[in-house]
Amino acid sequence: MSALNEKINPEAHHPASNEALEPFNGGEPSSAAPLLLDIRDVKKHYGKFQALKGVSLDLREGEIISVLGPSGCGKSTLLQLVAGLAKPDGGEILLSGRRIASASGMVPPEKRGVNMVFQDYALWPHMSVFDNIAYGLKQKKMDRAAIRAKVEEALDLLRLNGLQDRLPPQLSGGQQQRVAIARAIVTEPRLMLLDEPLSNLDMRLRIEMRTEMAVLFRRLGISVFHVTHDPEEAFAMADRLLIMREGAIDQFASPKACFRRPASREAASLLGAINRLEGTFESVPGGLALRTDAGLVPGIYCGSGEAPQPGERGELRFRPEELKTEAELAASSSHVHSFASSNPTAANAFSEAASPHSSVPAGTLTFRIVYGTFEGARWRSLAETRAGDRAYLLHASPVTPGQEVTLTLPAQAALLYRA
Ligand SMILES: Nc1ncnc2c1ncn2[C@@H]1O[C@H](COP(=O)(O)OP(=O)(O)OP(=O)(O)O)[C@@H](O)[C@H]1O
Repeated sequence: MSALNEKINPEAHHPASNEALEPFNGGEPSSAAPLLLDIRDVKKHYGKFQALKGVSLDLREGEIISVLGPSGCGKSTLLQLVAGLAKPDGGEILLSGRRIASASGMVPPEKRGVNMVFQDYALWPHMSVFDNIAYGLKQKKMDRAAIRAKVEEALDLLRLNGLQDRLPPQLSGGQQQRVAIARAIVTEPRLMLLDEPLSNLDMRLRIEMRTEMAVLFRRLGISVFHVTHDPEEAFAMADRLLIMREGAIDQFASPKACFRRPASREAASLLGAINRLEGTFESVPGGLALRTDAGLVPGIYCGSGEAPQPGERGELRFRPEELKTEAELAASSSHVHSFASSNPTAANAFSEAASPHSSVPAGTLTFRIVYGTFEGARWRSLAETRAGDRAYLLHASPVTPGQEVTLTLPAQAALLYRA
């Protein structure tokens, strides 16, 4: 049995086959797994511009870390430093304890045991699917029979059987993406780097492929460092999320922790809390609230440092999906919002988050509808407060412009920050 096959045979390593699909220690990093990648205070300048301002993180064997952040925050730069495509000008990068990059030296990319899947797949257009996948094995001077066996196994694993003689331009985007993954896993790298691997696919394929990749990597026990700008892709894949902003780490924690308590206003907005209302902090029984134009909203302080004092200016961030009518609240005893119910990570995050805050009452917010659109299963509106601050809302029933709506926001979904 080959190494790849041995890894995916659940009975070989796992008493129950579905254990092989379990996330890395249920979404929390396991300090028991050996350290694979150790990035220490890494800095990178392009001319005078500092793209990375001292980034430190660790990745353990078998772990999937997704790097998430807005365009230009330094995600690809970080990946390129790990791949060996660029050199840091400060700090160091260690792989399995061996220094592979620092300002004073670099191990060349092909000697790192790291493979990368690029956004545009970077397949050789003149080579067949078989030869594309076999390329890395030929470089390793493996004998022909062993190469054939390994490539056939990878074709099987990635559901590419029958396509081995085609050239990449004769494949769909999804098939090309699978060839790129097959080519990357066939040499059994110590670490797999993925740079926006799904961004060229349409929405349906993206949803399918992110789940397929997560299942495949976990079954094979492959360690993955994955860059994306799509939070849903990161949630679907990651054991831990690394949220970056302006060349630095904003938050590094499990997807649940990041979703539940984004560490900054920017992280909140990146993770779907697109609505923003300013106000003044007040104390309420059991916690802290923000007095906004739309109403008094008890919530959770998610920023850094001590909780703000009453009278300080603050900002509320919330997801449109989390607002409920009285009737919806009554119908849902757990008060878990609709986005969470369609997203297991979010559902777990909120059911866990609900208990410590259940004594804090939900806030009530009043808006006037400006414009409403039908979205199939629900209606979305642009609405404003009396003072004209705008927010996006979701509704189970139709709304009309000019209509006043009063909605409640559970305290655990009201994310509070200093202004
Ligand atoms: N070769 C380069 N020369 C000069 N500036 C660069 C170079 N490569 C990247 N940058 C700048 O460094 C910053 C970080 O770039 P990087 O590509 O790492 O961002 P990113 O988070 O991956 O963005 P995106 O999601 O748009 O790909 C950006 O401001 C970018 O313009």
